[in-house]
Amino acid sequence: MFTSWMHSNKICSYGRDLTYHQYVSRFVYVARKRCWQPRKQGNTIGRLIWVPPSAGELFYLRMMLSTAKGIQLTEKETIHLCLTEIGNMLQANRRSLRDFPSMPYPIGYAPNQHHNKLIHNEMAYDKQMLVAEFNRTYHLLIDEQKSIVDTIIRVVDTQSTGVYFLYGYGGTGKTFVWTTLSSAIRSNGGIICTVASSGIASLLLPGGQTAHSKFAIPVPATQNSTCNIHQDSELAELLKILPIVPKGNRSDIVHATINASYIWDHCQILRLTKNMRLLSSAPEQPNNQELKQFSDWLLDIGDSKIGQANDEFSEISIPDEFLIKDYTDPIHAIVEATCPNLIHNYSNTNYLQKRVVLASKKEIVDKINNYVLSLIPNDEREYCNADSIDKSDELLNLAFGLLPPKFLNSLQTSSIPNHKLKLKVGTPIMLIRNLDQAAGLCNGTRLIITKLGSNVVESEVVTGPNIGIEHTYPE
Ligand SMILES: Nc1ncnc2c1ncn2[C@@H]1O[C@H](COP(=O)(O)OP(=O)(O)OP(=O)(O)O)[C@@H](O)[C@H]1O
Repeated sequence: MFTSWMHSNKICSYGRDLTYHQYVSRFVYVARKRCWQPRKQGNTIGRLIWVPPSAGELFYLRMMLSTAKGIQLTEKETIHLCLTEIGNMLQANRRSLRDFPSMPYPIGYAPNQHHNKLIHNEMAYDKQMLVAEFNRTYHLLIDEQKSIVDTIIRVVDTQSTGVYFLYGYGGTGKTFVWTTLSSAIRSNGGIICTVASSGIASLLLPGGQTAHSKFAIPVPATQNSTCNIHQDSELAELLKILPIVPKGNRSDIVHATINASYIWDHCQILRLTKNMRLLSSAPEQPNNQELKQFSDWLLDIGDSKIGQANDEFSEISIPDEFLIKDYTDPIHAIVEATCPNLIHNYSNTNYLQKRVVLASKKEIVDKINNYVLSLIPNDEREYCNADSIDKSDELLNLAFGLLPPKFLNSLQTSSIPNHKLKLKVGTPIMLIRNLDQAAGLCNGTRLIITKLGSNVVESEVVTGPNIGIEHTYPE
């Protein structure tokens, strides 16, 4: 009964169509109001306490289910469904109900033979789609990429062991190789953990996560930090192939890491050398020699081969074709050169995906943002962040009184957003928190604002593989 409800895509409620996700958020909102009290620490849910729903809430939930889908559930089944939905929300933040001892576990929750949702998810990829993806990418591989993919697939197929490090400059096709390998291994029912160091980079990998989230690495990590993986958790079960040092001290653990291991001597470095990004972005480019020169020039800058380093600074001559020489207002000139005809394209996702202005200081970024905002014709709304101290915070002490909100609101630093945020419908924005990586909402995800409410900003994702409508809720 649960399964059919969970997999339906569209549900009708109160005379109007709701998508599955709209329905679930409504449902979970009601459930959450009473059933859980998450205390947020950054993006992680620190505490989750189970308070059984009241008879009135249960009645309301059951009525919603019956109106929406004609599903009649008992009170017990409704609670289990509610717990399942909370579990799904936690899953989006890479947590599980098992991480919170006070939370009951829904019966019928693990609909798979492993009774572990993480393992189930890792093996639940659409294999037919992966085979098609593998066939597509494998045939595109150039020789050096193919030999790497073949080497690793051979090791996996023969169940032998190997440690490899894939090395290549930007654009040489590392991600392309990982994508091909992932589809090959997952389509055969294997598990492959794809991780990257940042949320936005993890979006490029199929099923990718940040290393911090996958391995529960504390943020910030200190020299004494250990991965926060509990012995009997679902995550431990997923990763149990990794070496465990029972009751090990710091040096035992350091000696168990891969580069302290004898295995490290057998680590093979696989190299990619051809810049596929340049080749694939300008296939019509007749002069390959020119492309090669540009690619070599970029590599030489990266390798510090150009410019004489002097007190950590070096001077690089930038070819004239990349410079804006004729201008009066530099901000206007750089915006015009990067985003020509912005006024007609500011909400065009294809147009925005290919353009970005970078600056080394936040002050300049603010100037550019204000200028771009002034070009967008829609009405402006101003949002202010919360400027009072959370009194429940244990850090509260007299010193806080010395910092008046007016002063705090005037601070502009790279680690916290400005006190006032001006927005218009159609403004391109960038998320600076990892809200929900599974849905592509990461630090660095670019979006376009589609609606401005009093407490809610609705926006559409521009970057990342999951382009679609999302809602962001300011805290
Ligand atoms: N064999 C190939 N055939 C067609 N396109 C390819 C091939 N290899 C790579 N590409 C394309 O070239 C571009 C760069 O590849 P990719 O992103 O995998 O490089 P990368 O080494 O991971 O880059 P970076 O280090 O900057 O992340 C991508 O658009 C990718 O789709």
